[in-house]
Amino acid sequence: MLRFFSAGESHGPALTVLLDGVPAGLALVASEHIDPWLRRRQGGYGRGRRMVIESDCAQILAGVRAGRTTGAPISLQIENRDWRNWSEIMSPLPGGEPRKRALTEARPGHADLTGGIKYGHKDLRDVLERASARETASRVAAGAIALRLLETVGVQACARVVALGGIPCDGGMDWERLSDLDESPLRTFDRDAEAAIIARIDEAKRSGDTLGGVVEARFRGLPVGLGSHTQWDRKLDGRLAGAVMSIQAIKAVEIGDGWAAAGAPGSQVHDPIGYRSAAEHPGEAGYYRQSNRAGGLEAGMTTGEELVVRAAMKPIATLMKPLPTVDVLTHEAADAARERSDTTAVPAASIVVLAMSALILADALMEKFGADTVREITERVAAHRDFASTF
Ligand SMILES: Cc1cc2nc3c(=O)[nH]c(=O)nc-3n(C[C@H](O)[C@H](O)[C@H](O)COP(=O)(O)O)c2cc1C
Ligand SMILES: C=C(O[C@@H]1CC(C(=O)O)=C[C@@H](OP(=O)(O)O)[C@H]1O)C(=O)O
Repeated sequence: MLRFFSAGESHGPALTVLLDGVPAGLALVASEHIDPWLRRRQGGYGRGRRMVIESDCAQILAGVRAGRTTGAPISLQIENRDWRNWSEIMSPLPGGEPRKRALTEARPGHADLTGGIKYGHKDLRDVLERASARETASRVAAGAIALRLLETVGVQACARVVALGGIPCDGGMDWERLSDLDESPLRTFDRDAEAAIIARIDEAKRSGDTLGGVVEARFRGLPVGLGSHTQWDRKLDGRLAGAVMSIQAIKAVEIGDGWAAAGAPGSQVHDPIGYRSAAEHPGEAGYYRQSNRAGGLEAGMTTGEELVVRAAMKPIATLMKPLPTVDVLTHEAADAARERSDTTAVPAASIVVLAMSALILADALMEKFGADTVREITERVAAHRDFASTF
């Protein structure tokens, strides 16, 4: 079982990540396999000035020696460079009253008010510091290790934006052009839509507003039968949806045709099944779906087709033209607090959705093929691919 935990405040000294259950023998070098994903998460047009301060990289503190995992828990640390500007405000030592940078005008759409009532904090900073999506750097670091494990059994992954600020930018999937996504300021294949979206982001920023969008995580090469139909909590669609919905500002998750399938007849939704014989299709033998409207999952199990997870991100909660709220000290009407903030973070969210999906998939991989070493897992996956293709 793959287990992931993290700790760390947005403006504290660092984020701490624990990932338990990674098999031994996985080649893992932080600068090669983790940091590029952290860089991608920092990118995207419309992010705020915090991303100029940070330059995220993971320091491996445990679980890896000489470039390979040992099978022991992996511990990582990601420094918050901004902490230098906050060390007094974020100090764990007693004192510091009256508090500097206390936040009492709860922002609608953020964790401030509900978290304040729940945990009894009148300085809502005690809530927002952990609610902040700074935490998603931890998810991406852990997810990068999951991606590395998936990659060793022949799984490829892609994270992209398919709509932003109400403007579609799907542009079609193209596995041959993955590197183009890193070149695009919006992580989209649809370069034609970019100018209109950038203009919309600029306009939102000018008017003190924010934007959301739709992102997609996609995996190809997954073995058939990860997850299980036999118990509700083993179904992979549910596990993926839960993990993706847990990401800050994600408000809906869709597998395959999802919402559109609800309005179409069954004949136009379900994917006809075909079979390629080894004689006619050497190297490609086995069952396949003639379309993939199910997005790679049936009954909570991978079908072997591409897994397609889409997620809707709401607009950023902190508005520079603030919404009405109430000050929790005075109960008087107030403008919501204005914190340094992103105008949009949809491209970054695509990386987080990919990371969370990868963690769930790697867990499901371990469940089916679980072993102490990567060598055993790759052997078992290869044997299962043979079995599935001749079944
Ligand atoms: C990558 C990323 C960056 C974000 N940046 C901000 C931000 O700068 N300002 C903000 O108010 N919310 C931001 N959010 C969203 C809030 O963290 C989120 O809305 C808040 O924690 C409340 O959770 P909820 O929206 O899931 O209800 C960001 C989310 C993500 C995924
Ligand atoms: C720090 C990150 O995102 C932050 C997420 C966030 C929020 O409220 O969620 C608010 C902003 O924090 P700050 O006020 O420090 O600029 C974002 O920058 C990050 O993604 O690494």
